[in-house]
Amino acid sequence: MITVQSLQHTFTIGKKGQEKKVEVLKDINFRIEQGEVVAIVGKSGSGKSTLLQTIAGFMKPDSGSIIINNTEIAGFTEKQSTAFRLDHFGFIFQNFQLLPSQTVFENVELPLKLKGISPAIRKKKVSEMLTKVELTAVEDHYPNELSGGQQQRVSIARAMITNPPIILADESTGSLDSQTEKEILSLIQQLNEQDNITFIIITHDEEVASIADRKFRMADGVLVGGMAHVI
Ligand SMILES: Nc1ncnc2c1ncn2[C@@H]1O[C@H](COP(=O)(O)OP(=O)(O)OP(=O)(O)O)[C@@H](O)[C@H]1O
Repeated sequence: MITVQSLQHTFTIGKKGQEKKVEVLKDINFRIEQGEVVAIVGKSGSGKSTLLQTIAGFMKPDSGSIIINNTEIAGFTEKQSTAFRLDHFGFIFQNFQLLPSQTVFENVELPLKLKGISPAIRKKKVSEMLTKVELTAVEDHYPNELSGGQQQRVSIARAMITNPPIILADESTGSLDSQTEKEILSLIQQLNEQDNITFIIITHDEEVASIADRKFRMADGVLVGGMAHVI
């Protein structure tokens, strides 16, 4: 479960002497239950990515509370955030962010290496995951030898390989054609149903938002409209 309370963050932008303060997160409150799929929508610059970055611990909010499975993470050090992230989050990005010099197998294996899992267990887990996302036939290929949809499936497999309870996705289907987007969305739904993984998906795309259990809309630093989630 994710509980966010009174989350605030302000950026200072512009040249020295002419700085401007932008209140990107003004007072964000919500609760997300395990296994929910939540879409975050809102205009460009409304603070969606900032919200996701603070939930993931990449960015420290100015104030407020972020509790994930009973752990308060808002005050974590960088080291604590990194360790927590590895156990709790998987990430899916628009441009996939695969390592070009590593094969499909190696890209998916990477988070397990970072966690210090033994080679034998890594091999078993990666093989099972590649079967799940239907990539076994291309496991020795490099990312530039794959289609966009295949690359996205690799990034989903890499996000899922450590069995994180939460997956954060930022415009994860934004660069795919509509047929491939449909396939990726159905894969996300399948993984959500099978493994009860929580998905938080930032999107501009109504089709993506339509697979969500709930839709959060960011505007002027707060969440508005259509949410029975405010605590
Ligand atoms: N590191 C930063 N330093 C200063 N300002 C920032 C920084 N990151 C984001 N901002 C500003 O904060 C605001 C919100 O940015 P954010 O990326 O969270 O919006 P977004 O809703 O995700 O936008 P998009 O849909 O275009 O990705 C913008 O005005 C942006 O210029």
